[in-house]
Amino acid sequence: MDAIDLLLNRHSHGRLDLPGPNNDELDLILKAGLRAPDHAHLRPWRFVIYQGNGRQQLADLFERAAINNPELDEQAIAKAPTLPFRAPLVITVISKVLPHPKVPALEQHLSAGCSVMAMQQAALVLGYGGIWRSGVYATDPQVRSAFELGDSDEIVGFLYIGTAVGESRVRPMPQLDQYAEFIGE
Ligand SMILES: Cc1cc2nc3c(=O)[nH]c(=O)nc-3n(C[C@H](O)[C@H](O)[C@H](O)COP(=O)(O)O)c2cc1C
Repeated sequence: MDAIDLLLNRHSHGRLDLPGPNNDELDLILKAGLRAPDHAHLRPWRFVIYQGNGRQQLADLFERAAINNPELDEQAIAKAPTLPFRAPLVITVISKVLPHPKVPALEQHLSAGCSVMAMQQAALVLGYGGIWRSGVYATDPQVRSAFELGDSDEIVGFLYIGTAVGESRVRPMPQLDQYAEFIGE
């Protein structure tokens, strides 16, 4: 796939199934994540990879979090442990913020966010689909505590990857002049 084609046609797949990436492909995907731009080389990234039966750990964590969340009803509690099984591979991407005089936490979260998109794009090139999700569990105190997050750390997302089911849909390109201002020639 041509690089510009990839950038202009990046898209997500919500419905994902087996097979997921093999070990060599997963290695490439994760290395693409490690190419995220990173101010002062802090490497503020942490990837926690759940695949196969490992997804049960994330399912159990989501379920415990749901049970302890007074805002969630029975339906949400029942759904919680099914979420990680929506794809053969789920990468939890965390921004692990390091104190730095020139690199505020925001920049470190952005760097981790870039790694998510890089990994999604690598998955696309390898023939897989992916979707970046957050949801209530990304900010849930119990989930944060299970990942031993510090006060400034964030779960920037859960990247689901697998074989796309159904047709892929690339959203229409937004109108450029609504988002871009051109100064000078
Ligand atoms: C930080 C972040 C969190 C997101 N969380 C969710 C989510 O929890 N559920 C969801 O369906 N889409 C979520 N999305 C949006 C999808 O990843 C996707 O971008 C969107 O469905 C548009 O589709 P497209 O990527 O094909 O343009 C999130 C996107 C970002 C950047």
